[in-house]
Amino acid sequence: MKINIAINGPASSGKTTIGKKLSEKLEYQLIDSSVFYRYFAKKFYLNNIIQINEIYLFKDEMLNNPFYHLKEIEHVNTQFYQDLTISQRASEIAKVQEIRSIINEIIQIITKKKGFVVLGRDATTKILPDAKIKLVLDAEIETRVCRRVKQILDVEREAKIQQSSQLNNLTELEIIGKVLSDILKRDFDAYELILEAKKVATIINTSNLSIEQVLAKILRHVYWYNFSNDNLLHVIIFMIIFFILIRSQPIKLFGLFKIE
Ligand SMILES: Nc1ncnc2c1ncn2[C@@H]1O[C@H](COP(=O)(O)OP(=O)(O)O)[C@@H](O)[C@H]1O
Ligand SMILES: Nc1ccn([C@H]2C[C@H](O)[C@@H](COP(=O)(O)OP(=O)(O)O)O2)c(=O)n1
Repeated sequence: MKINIAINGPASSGKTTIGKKLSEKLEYQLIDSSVFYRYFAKKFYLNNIIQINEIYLFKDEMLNNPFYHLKEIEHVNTQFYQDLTISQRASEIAKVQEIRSIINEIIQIITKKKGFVVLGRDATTKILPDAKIKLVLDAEIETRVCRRVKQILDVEREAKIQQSSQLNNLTELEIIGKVLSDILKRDFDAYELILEAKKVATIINTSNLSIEQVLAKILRHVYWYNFSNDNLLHVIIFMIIFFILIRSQPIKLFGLFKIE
């Protein structure tokens, strides 16, 4: 039986990486709520004004054809992932409660059918408080900074080969400084949401775990949930029959003990 899985966590704790692998393994659909914020920042933030009416129209359209729009949103995000202006606008948009509610409602409606992995700062608390599995991925700030720096340097190495480098004159130390201040700012913005999430979800500290180990841990949660859920009825029926039998006639079990 398919369920929904909600994953929170601070920046660079591994949500996107683990979310992708988990959804592929379980053949679930992945929804990352942050892509909505960036998409809205790209499409509905014109001349420094958030086009709220357009957002409502988009919501109706999206609910008519959710999977088409999810693909479009992901496509736009892949194009503008590195765009700093879009990121800044996304974090402004994320402060508007009305927009947060719209995004949460869209995701809640789409995920009613189950079989989704949902990522985001309020995935376990506001978006899917009833998800059968709720997780917070966490890691110390040093670990998260190292991961993000490594990620940027890997992308940069690739870009240099294609001569499209964006960080031409930055030293490694400057990159570390930028990443650290970005992560501190994100931690500050998400502080309350992550704190709330930690109260309702299972926390997995990924600092000393590889990506494969984190994935294996989560899969154990999912298999155990499915096992206990699928077999609970069988165990109850077995116990009832067992007690009826031992009450109605004396039986000897494997010669180990006798009940009369
Ligand atoms: N457990 C882990 N061990 C090592 N590196 C990791 C781990 N989890 C994620 N990463 C790496 O950290 C970086 C940031 O992960 P990402 O999934 O983008 O985080 P988030 O979505 O939470 O911001 C990526 O380069 C990813 O490969
Ligand atoms: N559930 C969510 C998801 C994203 N956001 C905001 C936070 C960021 O400004 C943008 C972009 O998300 P991004 O994945 O880059 O942010 P974090 O990894 O959560 O720091 O969206 C949010 O406020 N709530």
